[in-house]
Amino acid sequence: MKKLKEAFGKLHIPEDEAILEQYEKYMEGILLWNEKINLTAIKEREDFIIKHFVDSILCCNFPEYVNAESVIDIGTGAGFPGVPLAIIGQDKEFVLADSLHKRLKVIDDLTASIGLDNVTTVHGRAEELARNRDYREKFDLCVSRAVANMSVLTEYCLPFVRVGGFLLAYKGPDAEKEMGQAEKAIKILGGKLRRIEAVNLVDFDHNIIVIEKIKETPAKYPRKAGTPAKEPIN
Ligand SMILES: C[S@@+](CC[C@H](N)C(=O)[O-])C[C@H]1O[C@@H](n2cnc3c(N)ncnc32)[C@H](O)[C@@H]1O
Repeated sequence: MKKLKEAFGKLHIPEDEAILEQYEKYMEGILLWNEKINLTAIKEREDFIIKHFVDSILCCNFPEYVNAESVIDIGTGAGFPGVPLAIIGQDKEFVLADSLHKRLKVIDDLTASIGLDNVTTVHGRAEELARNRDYREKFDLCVSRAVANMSVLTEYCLPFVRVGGFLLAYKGPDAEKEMGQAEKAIKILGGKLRRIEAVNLVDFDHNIIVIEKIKETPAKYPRKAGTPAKEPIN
């Protein structure tokens, strides 16, 4: 857990043994389940800590994360970035959504076993969940990593964010280019680009795109399941 402790230091997160233990147990649980079902290609522990834990918590000092009380993670997979953020933000409520049910069952099992009670999972495609009144425009913050390009991702994610809330899209080095292609989608869906923040805490260069929701998403969005990816707004 050395790399995680180093990241905690740089991010000014207190080194709490109980929290570090929750991370460690979550990692061991995922690696064990990974022998049965495909959860992650990353099998080495140091790599796991950097690429899943440190990468997930890079936004933890952003005001958009600090001030959020409710957070949704779209396309969470094996719980990233949602679970690592939920471990350090135990005063916030997290909903982790994915279209693959078996991954969510693993998250349910592991979050219960490490005593993390601020996480619930929901099964479904973003395009359908965003039509549910319990989820539409209900969250202070939406986070998402490695799910779709920015134009498609905006259609998946912005409908969940309340006006005045934010989307944090975890992106690689091509964030600027992706943003250029997504300007129209962001505007149509009620968003506004606030900034692209470079975060290079350890061995990688990542960018987090910060979009504010400035007006309601028109009722026709998101379009039906599959359409955003097939016919991105551009
Ligand atoms: C490459 S994985 C990334 C998982 C995780 N966010 C991470 O960074 O490790 C993409 C995930 O998004 C989910 N996904 C893709 N399209 C989706 C959609 N339209 N609605 C909900 N989940 C979706 C997939 O099932 C998959 O678990």
